[in-house]
Amino acid sequence: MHSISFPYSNTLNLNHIFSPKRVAPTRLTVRSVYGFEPLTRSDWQSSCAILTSNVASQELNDGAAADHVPAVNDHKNAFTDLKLLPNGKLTVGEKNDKPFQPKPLTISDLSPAPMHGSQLRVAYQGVPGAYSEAAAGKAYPNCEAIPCDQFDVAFKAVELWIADRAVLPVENSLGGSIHRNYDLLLRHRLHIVGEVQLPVHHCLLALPGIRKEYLTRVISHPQALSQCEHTLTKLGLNVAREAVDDTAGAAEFVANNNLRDTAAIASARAADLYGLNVLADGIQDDPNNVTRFVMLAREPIIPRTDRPFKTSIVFAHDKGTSVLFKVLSAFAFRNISLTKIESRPHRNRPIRLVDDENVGTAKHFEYLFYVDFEASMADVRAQNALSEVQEFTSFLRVLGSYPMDMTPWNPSSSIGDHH
Ligand SMILES: O=C(O)C(=O)C[C@]1(C(=O)O)C=C[C@@H](O)C=C1
Repeated sequence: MHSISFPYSNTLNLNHIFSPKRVAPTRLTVRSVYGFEPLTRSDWQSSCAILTSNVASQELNDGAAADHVPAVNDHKNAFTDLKLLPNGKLTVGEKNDKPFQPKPLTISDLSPAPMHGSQLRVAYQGVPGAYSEAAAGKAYPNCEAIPCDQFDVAFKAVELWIADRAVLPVENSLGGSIHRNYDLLLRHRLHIVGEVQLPVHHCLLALPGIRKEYLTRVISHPQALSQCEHTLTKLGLNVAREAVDDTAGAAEFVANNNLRDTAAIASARAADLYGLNVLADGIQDDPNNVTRFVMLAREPIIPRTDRPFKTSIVFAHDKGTSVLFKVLSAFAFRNISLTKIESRPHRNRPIRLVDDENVGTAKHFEYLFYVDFEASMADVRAQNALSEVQEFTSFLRVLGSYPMDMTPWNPSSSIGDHH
């Protein structure tokens, strides 16, 4: 499967964020956004908000790990080059423009619950009609959704105050984890402040007058292709399947290029927006197809105990035996349920070599583990569990403690639904 690239007209992209007008573009420097020094035990007794901001400031000052993870630290330059239009769209300023000033925090920045959604600027990846746009609308009703061409542009848009929040997919019930966003959560300093689950109802879209028999190709986001894999085969569409950046972008591409041999998998809203016909409706392999998105902000929220909360952490384990078992038992012994565990390659230390004189050198792969558990950081059980986890880990970071999405399950309420 290969990727088709095509220009987005109204989406934020890296060129918008980092001035393309410089004659010799300065390359961004590499800087660590996370350290490997665990905090002291007493720090873990305080709230998630305090914890996470401690970590952030420690990381900011931690030059020692500077070559660990590439991230943007050229914010000052970016600020002076940016100009924000009133509609929230980004444009590139001239050198002598007034420098872009970050806004001071307001109370709504600290309380990112949906009721504060009015005209919040929310970055998402894709173009209008993408499921991520719908997720942004579900998370923050009445928000101004800002399309971005890549996930890391959405992260940067929030970091640079171009957007107030980002809403990004992390996992799908059929396709599994969206690994890129797990990796980006570590490279950036944003906090998870909420989650939203969106039933995803896919349609097969083509130009008006086109029938299934004419098709030689189906294009969509790789997750959408994998969510519809079996249904496409059942429909007799054993044609080329090609990945593009997002579902609605695929629909726009078919429409803009008048492609008579190509269909897109996208939402019914994308069909309306880009003037395509729905050839088949509900083509996801499971009717209960759902994608989980996280809401990201510059500041964490204050964790509470008066409603169900989830906490997301990431850790790297130290040497020793049964470390993962010990870490996970810290939650089990306190009756804290884990809802998700994900491992990703530890890019800064991908391999551990263990020499054995007689046999040779064993190579172990090193991992970062992402765990979600059902407790608030305001809950003493979670604080104690993390104190214990810290003893077995070389690195631990709380990505966020946030209200669980408790909306009643109703798959047919998806924005992708054609009816
Ligand atoms: O392409 C889109 O419409 C998206 O919003 C992205 C995305 C994803 O990354 O998983 C979101 C929901 C669906 O699972 C399919 C694609």
